[in-house]
Amino acid sequence: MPTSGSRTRRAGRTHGGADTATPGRTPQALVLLCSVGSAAVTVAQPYVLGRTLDLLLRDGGADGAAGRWLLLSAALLVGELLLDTLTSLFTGRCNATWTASLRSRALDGLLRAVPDRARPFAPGDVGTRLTLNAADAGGAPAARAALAASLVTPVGALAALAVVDLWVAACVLAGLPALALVLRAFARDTGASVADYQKTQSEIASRLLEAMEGTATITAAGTGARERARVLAPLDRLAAQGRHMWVLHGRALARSGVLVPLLTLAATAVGGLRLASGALSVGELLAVIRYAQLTAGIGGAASLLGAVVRGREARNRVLALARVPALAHGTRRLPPAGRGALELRGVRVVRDGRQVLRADGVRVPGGATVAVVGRSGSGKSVLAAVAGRLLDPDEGQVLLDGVRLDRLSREALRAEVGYAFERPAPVTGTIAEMVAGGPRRVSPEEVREACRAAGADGFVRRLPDGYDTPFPAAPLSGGERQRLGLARAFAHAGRLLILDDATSGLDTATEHEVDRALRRSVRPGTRLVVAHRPSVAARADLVIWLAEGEVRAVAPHHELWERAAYRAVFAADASEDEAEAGTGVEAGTGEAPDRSATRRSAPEGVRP
Ligand SMILES: Nc1ncnc2c1ncn2[C@@H]1O[C@H](COP(=O)(O)OP(=O)(O)OP(=O)(O)O)[C@@H](O)[C@H]1O
Repeated sequence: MPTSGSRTRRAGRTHGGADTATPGRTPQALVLLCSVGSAAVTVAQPYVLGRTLDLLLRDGGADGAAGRWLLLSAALLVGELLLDTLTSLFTGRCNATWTASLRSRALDGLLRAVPDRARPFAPGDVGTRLTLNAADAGGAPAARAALAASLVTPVGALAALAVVDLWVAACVLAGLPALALVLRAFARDTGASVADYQKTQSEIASRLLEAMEGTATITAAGTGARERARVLAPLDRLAAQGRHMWVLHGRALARSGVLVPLLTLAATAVGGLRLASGALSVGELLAVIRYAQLTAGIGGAASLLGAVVRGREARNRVLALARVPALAHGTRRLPPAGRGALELRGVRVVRDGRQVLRADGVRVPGGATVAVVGRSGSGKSVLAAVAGRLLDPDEGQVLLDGVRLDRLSREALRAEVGYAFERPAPVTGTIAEMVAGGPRRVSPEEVREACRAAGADGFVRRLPDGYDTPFPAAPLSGGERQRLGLARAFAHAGRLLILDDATSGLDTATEHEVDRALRRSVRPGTRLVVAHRPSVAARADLVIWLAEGEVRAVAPHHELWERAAYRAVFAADASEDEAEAGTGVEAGTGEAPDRSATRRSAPEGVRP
């Protein structure tokens, strides 16, 4: 039989790391044990107190028996106090470990997910799920244990009541179905309203985060008041949902609040009659009244039931993040001598029923630099994501040096295929750590070398703490951050390096320098560069030209430049870059630029 320890370890492996291990049943069992112990003591107390009272009334405690029962009463009181303290302690621990474990599982799932599949979860929504919802969900196991234990008191009290006096027990039992109905109705109604409430909380958080990301635009446009109204628009709905939850809660408490005193009153009346008839002693009457109260106390389970229902809904929301589909990896490695030849065979990507990429028979020779160009929304980023397996195509295959990317092991894939994006992730740690972070160990000298290649060394050294400056807090421009993202990609460059809009924030002179350094100082391999400027396309060996999600052509820039539709892709940029389109090629590749082609076919409005 597996122990809880082995279960815990297995769960950890399943989710990919020690952090994601579920805490097992131990914390919950401890809460249950202490709560049940406390409930048992509570049930014993009325009997012991009643007995003590009877002994004191009978002989004033002359034979010492009353004294022993008095001591027992005191011991029960201390025991109850101790068990309640332990229950609180273990509940805190149980909540913390479950919350941490759920958060880790969700975060782990999210970080492993196919980025494209995680996109529907807005950042604010993710934040709410990982904070508020995770805390509610983490509290559910202890609440379930406490709920189970809370049944011990009424059931035990009813049994004790039956032992002391059957008539009073029958009277209390007759009233219990009404209390059970109140609880059932509460559990049924509250589930849906809690789910709605949590969803609206997420919506507000998402809108708030969007507004924070766009503060510059909002300030510039003077739309602060409108934005405030947009963020807070769901607040009325949230308030109504909150009120509805409180109404349900209050209704359950009010109904049980009426039923409990009624039951106690009825039990007291029956007990009084039994005392008058001599069937009960004074001490026993005291005990039955207390037992009747404890049995009717089942109505108090409503708040625990509320916590359990809230926790269940919250858990579903948190674990939805852990269930976002992840990429499955194979076990194959790449041929050691390969130079990064890339091939897209019958590739098709469909989103929301629409084809966003079709690329068949696209071949990029190893070591070549290929620019991916096309109008906005033509599928450049989708192609870049498919080429490095950030997502799998719905149809077709991508091969690197003849090996299908989905057959590669994760390590082989990430060691040999690197990316740089428009905005590098704001990772914690110093600039040196940010650049060094990746699939392989990178020495401080290599970090500086990569930064020099990406044109980042100068401004990093000018920072007060240089390479030891914390990256997220560093006072850097967008282009400087982008260069650090490039440096990171250069430091880990494998046989395929994909730059998706990774130089968009650089001025053209810096872009040329980076391009030159990329050719000279970074490990040689195939480069796939998503480009908006004709100069970048002109420097590349090949261009993949995309239009409306389809590969229109794969050819050198100067050949494509003959076609008006291709030139139109750059119409806006061309006037700025036209001059450098030639010089860039000369400087970057050493190949003669096809300036005649550029002159011959410059688009309307562009000086040849
Ligand atoms: N997960 C997705 N769900 C729905 N549509 C998507 C998804 N991913 C991409 N698309 C759509 O696919 C099309 C191509 O997107 P892509 O980001 O590749 O364009 P792009 O050429 O890189 O554009 P830009 O130059 O503006 O960055 C767009 O219309 C986009 O809305």
